Amino acid sequence: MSLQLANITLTYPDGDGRLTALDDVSLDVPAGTVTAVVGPSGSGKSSLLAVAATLIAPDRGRVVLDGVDTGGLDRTGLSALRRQRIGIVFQQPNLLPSLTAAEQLQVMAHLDGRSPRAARARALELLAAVGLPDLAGRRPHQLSGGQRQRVNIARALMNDPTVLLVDEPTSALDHERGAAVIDLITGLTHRRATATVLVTHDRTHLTAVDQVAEVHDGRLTVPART
Ligand SMILES: Nc1ncnc2c1ncn2[C@@H]1O[C@H](COP(=O)(O)OP(=O)(O)OP(=O)(O)O)[C@@H](O)[C@H]1O
Repeated sequence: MSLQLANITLTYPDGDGRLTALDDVSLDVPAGTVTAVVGPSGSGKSSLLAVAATLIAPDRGRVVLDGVDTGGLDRTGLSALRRQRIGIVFQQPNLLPSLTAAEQLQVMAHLDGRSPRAARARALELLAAVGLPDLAGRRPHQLSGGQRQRVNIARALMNDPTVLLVDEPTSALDHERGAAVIDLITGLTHRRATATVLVTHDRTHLTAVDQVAEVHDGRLTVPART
């Protein structure tokens, strides 16, 4: 159970030419570990996450998930893989305003064909795991920013993903709540043995993660930790 990016190059159309967003990027994320990806704005962090999520196909290189080379899959195979193995936490929670916290999660299970009763039980279990055991009946406007982000994280875990991809989860939170969310993500990663990639601007949270990768102009390095 792991995520491997091997020699990924990604370009976008740019006027008459191409802009290189990722330049021969390789990264290994073992199961049960968090890799933080840091770097300046425009350095390629979101592009890396989108490639890892198999939402964008790279020009070159391989994305290998739990030993499966995703380059060999067609669209149907890729969407099944995303549904079954990948959890994505976007920067903004994007919760549906009319649904309760539990229902936000149950919708995911419905898409996956689970019984309503099993989906409800799983939703409640995950809301408890993210520290919201008593707020299952609240709608988004009745939750704080930090609580909404926790619902967002719990939702990404509904399909029991082996890979968890998290984009700037603390950007809307103050320092203390941001640190609590990073602790939550690290704890869940270790307990559930997911291979987690966490894009963040905030270097103050990095002590909690297992590996830090830096991106500059599309090139990734993993500096030795002191
Ligand atoms: N769809 C696109 N078409 C063309 N260029 C793009 C596209 N998406 C991103 N880029 C360019 O690719 C480079 C990397 O962008 P990316 O969004 O991956 O950076 P980032 O590190 O996530 O930035 P930020 O921290 O500001 O979100 C940038 O130069 C950006 O302008």
